[in-house]
Amino acid sequence: MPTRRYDERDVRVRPGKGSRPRTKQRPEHADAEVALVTAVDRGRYTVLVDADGPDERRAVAMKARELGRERVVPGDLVDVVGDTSGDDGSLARIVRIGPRRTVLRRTADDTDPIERVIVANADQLVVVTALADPEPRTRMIDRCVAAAYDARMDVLLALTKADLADAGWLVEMYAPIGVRVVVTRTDAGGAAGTAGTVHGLEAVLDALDGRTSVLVGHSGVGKSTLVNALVPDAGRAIGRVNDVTGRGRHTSTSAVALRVPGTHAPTWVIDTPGVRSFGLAHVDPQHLIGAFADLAAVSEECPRGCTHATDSPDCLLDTWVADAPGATVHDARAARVASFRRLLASRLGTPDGDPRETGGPALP
Ligand SMILES: Nc1nc2c(ncn2[C@@H]2O[C@H](COP(=O)(O)OP(=O)(O)OP(=O)(O)O)[C@@H](O)[C@H]2O)c(=O)[nH]1
Ligand SMILES: [Zn+2]
Repeated sequence: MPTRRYDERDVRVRPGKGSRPRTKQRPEHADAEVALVTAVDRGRYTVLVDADGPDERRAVAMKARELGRERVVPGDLVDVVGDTSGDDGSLARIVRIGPRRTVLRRTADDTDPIERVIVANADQLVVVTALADPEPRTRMIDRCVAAAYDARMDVLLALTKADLADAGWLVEMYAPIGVRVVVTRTDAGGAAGTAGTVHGLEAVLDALDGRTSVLVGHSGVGKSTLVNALVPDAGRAIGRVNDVTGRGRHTSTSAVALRVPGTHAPTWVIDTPGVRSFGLAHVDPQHLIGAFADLAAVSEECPRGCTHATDSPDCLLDTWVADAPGATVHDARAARVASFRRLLASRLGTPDGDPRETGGPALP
């Protein structure tokens, strides 16, 4: 994993809404309970009150008027009041959004000025990619890595369908930038989406254990197969949400948090059916290099305004590679700089990729 350097932008992001001056409502809500938001659908929030605690219960909540237009997203820890029993027909009220450790944002495309928070408090972005059928798209993976690193999240590359093609070249491509890779395959001829037939699941569980991970992936890559294997009752958990909202699974495009059983510490995956790629308009190239501690240190003495891109004059990243002691270090440094510049290019819109991947569908 790259050692991340935190800068003033993290400071702005991390305290989230909790850093605002407390309002006068606070004493009124002294009895509030903390709940984890697991799903959001048309103004109704599914929350888990006392999540992972002895009194855990699922409840439905609405946003209190005092929160105004502030978005509440899956992964948020919120304060709820009112009827938090979770009984049929009960409705709680969300009165506060807790401080957010991380914020995964997305813009609809690279020119979209509106950025939306899609998930809060996740530690890791899991990019699910098939090794074949459909072919891997490294540009899409790069965009996900850029979005995750900007959010100060780790990246796990989950390569599926290893029965169809080799994973080696992708492991080589992503290892230099601190991306952990796991490889899975189902039994040839196994029934589609059948839980328990996924090989390599232990490594996936190990990488998820104790963390909150957001899963993204294009249609057909085997994401549902993976989620169903990790969370055997995923369908039921999602069904519960829809009983409440009356909305069918196929039309649901918002993220859903699911608890993963069989791990050592509380483990969550947040599935994002509607998010297949990331617009990166909100990603600041100078912030992106902060995810690469070694490169960030080298670049501190770069000429003013240096973008550190491939063609930047006198960029010290080039000097660092050229001055490497010996061929092995040289190659390692060159690979790392090249990988960073690839991510940077995905942000700067360097036209070397598939235009269909610049954005993805608009969020609801
Ligand atoms: N050969 C092979 N096929 C797989 C593997 N994993 C999943 N599949 C198949 O790939 C197809 C797509 O899998 P899904 O899990 O539905 O993919 P998804 O990413 O959820 O796709 P959407 O449902 O369209 O979002 C199904 O026919 C699966 O049976 C694998 O490891 N090897
Ligand atoms: Zn530079």
